[in-house]
Amino acid sequence: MAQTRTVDVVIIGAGAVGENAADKVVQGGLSAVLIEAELVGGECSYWACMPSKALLRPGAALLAAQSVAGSREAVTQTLDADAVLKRRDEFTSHWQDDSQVSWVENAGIELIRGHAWLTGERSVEVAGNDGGTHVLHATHAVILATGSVPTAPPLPGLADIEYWGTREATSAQTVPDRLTVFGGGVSGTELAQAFARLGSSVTLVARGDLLTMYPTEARELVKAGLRADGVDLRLHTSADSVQRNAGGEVELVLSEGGGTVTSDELLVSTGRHPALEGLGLESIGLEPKKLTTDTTGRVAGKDWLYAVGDAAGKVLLTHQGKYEARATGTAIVARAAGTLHGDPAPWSAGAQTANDGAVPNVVFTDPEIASVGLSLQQARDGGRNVSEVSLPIAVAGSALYADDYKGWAQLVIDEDDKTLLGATFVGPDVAELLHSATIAVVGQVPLERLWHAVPSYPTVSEVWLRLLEKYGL
Ligand SMILES: Cc1cc2nc3c(=O)[nH]c(=O)nc-3n(C[C@H](O)[C@H](O)[C@H](O)COP(=O)(O)OP(=O)(O)OC[C@H]3O[C@@H](n4cnc5c(N)ncnc54)[C@H](O)[C@@H]3O)c2cc1C
Ligand SMILES: NC(=O)c1ccc[n+]([C@@H]2O[C@H](COP(=O)([O-])OP(=O)(O)OC[C@H]3O[C@@H](n4cnc5c(N)ncnc54)[C@H](O)[C@@H]3O)[C@@H](O)[C@H]2O)c1
Repeated sequence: MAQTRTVDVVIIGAGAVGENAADKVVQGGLSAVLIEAELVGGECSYWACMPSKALLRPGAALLAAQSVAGSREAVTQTLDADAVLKRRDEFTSHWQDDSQVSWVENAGIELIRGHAWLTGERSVEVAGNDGGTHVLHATHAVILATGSVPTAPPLPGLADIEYWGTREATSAQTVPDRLTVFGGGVSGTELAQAFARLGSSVTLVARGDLLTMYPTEARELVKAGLRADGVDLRLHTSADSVQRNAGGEVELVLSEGGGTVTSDELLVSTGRHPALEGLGLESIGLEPKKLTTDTTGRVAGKDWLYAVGDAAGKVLLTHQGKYEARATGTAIVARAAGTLHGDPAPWSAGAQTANDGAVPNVVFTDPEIASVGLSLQQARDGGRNVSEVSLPIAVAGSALYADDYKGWAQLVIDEDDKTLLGATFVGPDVAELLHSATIAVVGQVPLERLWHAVPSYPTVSEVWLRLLEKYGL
């Protein structure tokens, strides 16, 4: 058995979130050991955000050029799939993590490559990738930043065949002629469009509507975008079984006599759950199920254990996980210094306050959906006295942007204090509008003051003015 080494903070998982947590505690003067079983940088860098956006961006750029008379005539070719895949490979650094390892080392963080698990209170064991064993004792904290894993649907036949998860789709080296996507959430919708634009004939099967968490108007615009790309949308459709036939084709048998969808590849994108299995949580009396964490990420009943990012299961988004990591790191440093007792004040640096009602998110389809804060339904369910104002995006900036610009925007307003609770924008490139709304929501800016935030002419941001006018300002 290796000798026990004592460090201030042990972080299990070196995805974007674990890296940020480690950086924050080291900046605060504590020592940190970061443990990673696969690639430093995690899912987002190699199999999720970066490669999926790299697959989507060329198609959006092409459509942008095709949507303006003058440049439209200059577009004489379709997407060059090989060039798109090559560019995607650059964004994933060819699945090599040297640059991220350099960053970790330069940040003063010790990295151990291997698989880690808890063996008791504050104790972590690591089976090193080099065959060695490490036993660590954490003086101040252990942070679980182990990410999430795909949730397989209970589809008869699935376990017996080879199929794509999002990892295989985002790292694909060829474009299948026919692709079936099973699951109508964010991953399925984005990747269906990416592969359709790369030349696949795509069928998307979803048990409900697409992207059910967004307003109907937003969903309809995205569905129209996918259909324009030739995606065959089979919505409100379940499947009874799946198999690969003698020729290797995937046959997905739809329920209620819906027929069989035959394709070359099947992408299953039916959600993810926190990666907590095999982490030794049982050794400290916890189940490897969703953990309950407070505003600093601290696990209920354990004053030394924290979970952040996908592992915490609050919000499965990179930017929000990194925000959690910054808050958690700040709280750990303050607790170690004896300057924080109990919970930090809301909106102070050690609190994850924005998780409650101020989370921004973008669906990178074409058109995009960019949304922050509470939806109308969430606000009502929370007992808030709310109203909404919405309209198609039709301003000078949008008309200039594309000849047939189609977009939609909505504000959700707290009627008691006349502030913004949420906003949704749909349209080409609206992601870049989102931060203005995030600032308004986080800042709880009164609408009367927002009225004085004058949008530049002629930009798509002018939709803010139209929304406030429609509201009655
Ligand atoms: C297809 C797809 C596209 C996405 N696109 C976006 C997007 O555009 N924007 C966005 O904000 N989010 C996006 N997401 C979500 C985003 O990828 C995740 O929220 C993010 O990766 C979570 O980061 P994390 O550090 O918590 O976990 P991860 O990135 O999963 O990192 C966890 C790390 O821990 C390691 N690990 C796990 N267990 C152990 C162990 N026992 N010992 C040692 N190491 C361990 C893993 O190897 C992994 O590297 C996307 C997700 C998918 C699937
Ligand atoms: N642009 C982005 O920020 C981005 C992109 C992709 C993924 N993500 C994140 O990654 C996470 C995972 O994405 P995802 O698309 O896999 O999950 P998701 O939760 O967004 O969607 C899962 C979909 O699968 C369906 N589903 C679940 N179980 C099913 C079953 N048994 N049979 C049929 N359908 C079933 C659900 O109804 C849902 O439509 C998301 O929570 C999201 O936060 C973010």
